[in-house]
Amino acid sequence: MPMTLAEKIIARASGRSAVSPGEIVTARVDLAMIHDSGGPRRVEPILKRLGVGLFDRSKVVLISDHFVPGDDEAGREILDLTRRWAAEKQVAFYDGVGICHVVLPERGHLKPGMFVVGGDSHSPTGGAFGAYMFGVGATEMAGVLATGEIWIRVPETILIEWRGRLGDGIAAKDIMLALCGRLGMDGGRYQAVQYTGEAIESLGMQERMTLSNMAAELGGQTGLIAPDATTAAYIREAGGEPGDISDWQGDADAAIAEHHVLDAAALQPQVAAPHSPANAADVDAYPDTPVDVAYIGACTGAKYVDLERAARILRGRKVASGVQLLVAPASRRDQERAAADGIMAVFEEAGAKVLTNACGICAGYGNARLGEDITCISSTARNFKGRMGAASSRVYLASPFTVAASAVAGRIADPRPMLAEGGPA
Ligand SMILES: CC(C)[C@H](C(=O)O)[C@@H](O)C(=O)O
Repeated sequence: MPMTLAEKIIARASGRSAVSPGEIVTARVDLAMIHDSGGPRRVEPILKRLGVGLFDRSKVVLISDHFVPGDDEAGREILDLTRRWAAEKQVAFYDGVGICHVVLPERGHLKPGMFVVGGDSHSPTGGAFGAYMFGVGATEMAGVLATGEIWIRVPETILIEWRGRLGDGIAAKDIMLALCGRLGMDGGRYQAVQYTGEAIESLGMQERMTLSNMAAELGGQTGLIAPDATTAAYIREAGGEPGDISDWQGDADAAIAEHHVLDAAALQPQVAAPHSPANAADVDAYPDTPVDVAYIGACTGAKYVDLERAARILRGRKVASGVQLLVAPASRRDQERAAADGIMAVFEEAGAKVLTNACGICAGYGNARLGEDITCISSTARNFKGRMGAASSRVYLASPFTVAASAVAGRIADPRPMLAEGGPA
């Protein structure tokens, strides 16, 4: 029976030769990822009450990223509890070296065909590696950690095809905001979104990760991209073993629930107005919108590729007076690589403030939270009311190119003229 990539992975994980959409099966997980916020402090009381331990400590990865660096007493206690649990349970633990969705693949934990759960809503990021990865709440996660199993209703696949190539100054974030605007935050119907087409194939892994991650903003359960040579090369470099990528391709004649075709070459820089990623429009819909804060951060907005893009705009330029540019590189490795390439120096010279490698204000953590009435343009994934700070703050979402250009202009700005101009001599 022809199967989609999602169906092939779920069939393998549930020990079946084939599955079809709508069936409910029990699958064995290959890996469970948890973080300091929804992890030990939430799951341990449940495991204790049940009197059970971990199903397999070698299949659990713990990453502290939400309360890092521990700006207050409560946060520091949560980080301590997380560290104690990691030591006691002897699981792989990454402590304060970056955001879980970036660190997990960076350290070689993902490969095509895996069935993975994460204790965070942006866990679909793993789909960029051809893994079926999705987010679950802490109670569900406790069940997974105890048994190594989870039930799943086999999803339909919604294919999103981007034909042609993206123009200069256009990024994966623009693709996702455009999709949120077009399909809405429930367009993914908790099914398997799969991205395909020339524009997707031409993207590097970090850009693909942004697409898969933000399948959550589309309401999809996961956001798959079929593995190719780019995927295999990334995994090898991360110290993993990609396996045979030809095993993890959907069949050409598999049934697809929806097929959306979009033109990458026509895509303009996107900006999503407060308070939803679905409020996306072309950048020129915001002709006179001053900003107080520009934030380059989070798993979808501050990976190496994002830093590199922001630096293309900022090189030789200064942040506008009265604007604060905050940069929180998504992982320590990405920050180190950016420093080696002179990118961190560009931020410093432009007048940016560099923050810790953590989730930070994207999810409302830490001291840099937005104050009353602040207008922020942010390279993060969500702009729900009050998420990044005060309920009266307003957050516009955009690509790192557009956030950087807006920091320089002091108002929402199209990055393309600055790219075309190059930096001042
Ligand atoms: C705190 C955490 C559980 C939450 C999530 O699951 O998404 C956070 O990471 C977010 O981005 O909103």
